[in-house]
Amino acid sequence: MTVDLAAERRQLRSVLRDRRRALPAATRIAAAEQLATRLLAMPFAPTHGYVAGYWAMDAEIALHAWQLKLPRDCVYCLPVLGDDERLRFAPWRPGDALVSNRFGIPEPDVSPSSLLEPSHLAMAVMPLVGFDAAGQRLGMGGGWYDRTFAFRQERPAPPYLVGAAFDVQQVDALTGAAWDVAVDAVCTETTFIDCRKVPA
Ligand SMILES: Nc1nc2c(c(=O)[nH]1)N(C=O)[C@@H](CNc1ccc(C(=O)N[C@@H](CCC(=O)O)C(=O)O)cc1)CN2
Ligand SMILES: Nc1ncnc2c1ncn2[C@@H]1O[C@H](COP(=O)(O)OP(=O)(O)OP(=O)(O)O)[C@@H](O)[C@H]1O
Repeated sequence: MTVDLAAERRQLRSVLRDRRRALPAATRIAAAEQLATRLLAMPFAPTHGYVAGYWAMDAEIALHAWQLKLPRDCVYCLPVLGDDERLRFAPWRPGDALVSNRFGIPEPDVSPSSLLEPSHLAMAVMPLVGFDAAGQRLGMGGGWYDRTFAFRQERPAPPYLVGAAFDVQQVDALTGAAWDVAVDAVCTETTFIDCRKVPA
C-alpha cells in the first residue's frame, strides 16, 4: 500500500468513526433492531451452525438483537485474538465468562483448544468502519479480518462474510488493497446490499 493510500484510509476512518459516534441513542437502538431483521432475512442466512458476531464498541452497530432472534440451531460466537494475529471464535451466551483483550474488547474466557477455526463458521458478521456499494470495506486497520478470512479469496462461501454498519458509514467508492477480503453482503438499518459476484 502506498503512503498516500494509507494516510487516506486513516483520515477516512477518523471521519467515519466520528460520524457513527454522533448518532443519537434512540437512533442506535432502533437501528440495532432493524439490522437484526435484515440479517435474519438475508437469502443465505444460516439456519444452523456457528455464526460469528462481535462485541460492539466505539459506537459500532450492536448485534444483541440479532443474537437473541437467531434460529435455535445457530450458535452465536465472538472473536478471540490469536497469537498469530488471526481471529478464532468461541460460542458465547449471556452470562458466560469474558476477559478483556489487548484492545479492551471483551472475549470469551475459554481454553485455546476449544476455539473454532474461521473455516468452521457458517457466517461471520464483521463490524465496518466504512463500505461502498461494491462490498469493499474499511475496518479498524489492524488487518485482523483480512488475515483471518484471506482463504475466502480462493474459496467460495461458507463462511459467508457480512459487514454490519449504519447507513452513515457508506462512501462512494473505496480503493481496495490486494489483501482486502470483500464481503458477500453489507447490512445496515435500512439496506441489504448483495455483493456476491455472479459467476461468468
Ligand atoms: N467490536 C469489535 N471487535 C473486534 C474488532 C472490531 O473492529 N470491533 N476487530 C477488528 O479488527 C478485531 C480486533 N481488532 C482491533 C484492531 C484495532 C483496534 C484499534 O485500533 N482500537 C483502538 C486502539 C486501541 C488500543 O490499541 O488500545 C482504537 O479505537 O483506535 C481495535 C480492535 C476483533 N474484534
Ligand atoms: N493476508 C494478509 N497477510 C498479511 N498481512 C495482511 C493480510 N491482510 C492484511 N494484512 C495487513 O493488515 C493491514 C490491514 O490494513 P487495511 O487498511 O486493509 O485494514 P482494514 O481494511 O481496516 O481491514 P481489517 O478490518 O481487516 O483491519 C495491512 O497493513 C496489511 O499489511
